Amino acid sequence: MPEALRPIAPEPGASVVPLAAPLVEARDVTFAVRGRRLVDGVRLAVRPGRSTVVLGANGAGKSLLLRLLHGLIAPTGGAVLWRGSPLDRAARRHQAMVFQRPVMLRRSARANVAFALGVRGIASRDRAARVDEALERARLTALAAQPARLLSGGEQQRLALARALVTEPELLFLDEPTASLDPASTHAIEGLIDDARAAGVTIVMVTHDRGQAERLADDVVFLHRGRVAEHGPASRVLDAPQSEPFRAWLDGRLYLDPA
Ligand SMILES: Nc1ncnc2c1ncn2[C@@H]1O[C@H](COP(=O)(O)OP(=O)(O)OP(=O)(O)O)[C@@H](O)[C@H]1O
Repeated sequence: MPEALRPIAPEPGASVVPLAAPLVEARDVTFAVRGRRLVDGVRLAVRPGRSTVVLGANGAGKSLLLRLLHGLIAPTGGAVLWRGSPLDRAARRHQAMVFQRPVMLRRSARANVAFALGVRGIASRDRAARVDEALERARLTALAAQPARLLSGGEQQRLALARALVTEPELLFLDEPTASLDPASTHAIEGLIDDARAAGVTIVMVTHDRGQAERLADDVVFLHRGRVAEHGPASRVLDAPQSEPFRAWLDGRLYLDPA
């Protein structure tokens, strides 16, 4: 068995409470460009039903990590596993991703959602009811016939979530889904994320918003220069940060690495 796929042995003295097997796992994942390690030896296990929020300064590698975990880019070192096996195209069908700036097709809101089901091979006769339900949940029924690109930023982001959730993913990646939205739109998006969590969808989300992490996270990961500086239950990690970069980030202070 290749080293990267070997199960991680528990550390001596570690808790032996059985945990659910990870849904997605980063095994020493590195992404280097021209010798620069933008993501550097990340070890991370995301367990089913948990909501993990990834925090970190600009350029820390958060978006890259999400793209690596979702298989949009391939690691230059280490491996990403899905249910213990290398992530492949079939596994990615159980996942969905929503970006900060959603890309809408030049079609109606309804057709954008239906398209996601078409890509998954769902027959057209089986799409309508699922599309209606997804639009209803996102409170977009009244806008279903509108060209998606004419919707407001907040409406487009709700549509992007509807388009992701209609495929019934087990794991949903969210890359700063509320970054450019006002409080009302942010509240609506968080409501949809919360509903997905309640329905058992595993969430991995990047945000810059501490309040959002407090509201939505079971677990928090803090990335610093491509490395995991902290990882643990949100309540513990946010209340008692152990690393200086994370303390500085939480306090809104500038952190400069010692030379
Ligand atoms: N394909 C690439 N080739 C080279 N450098 C890249 C590539 N993608 C990202 N980077 C660089 O890697 C670093 C991490 O990028 P990333 O987008 O993951 O940061 P981030 O933590 O999401 O930042 P932000 O909070 O500003 O969105 C940045 O310095 C970025 O310029």
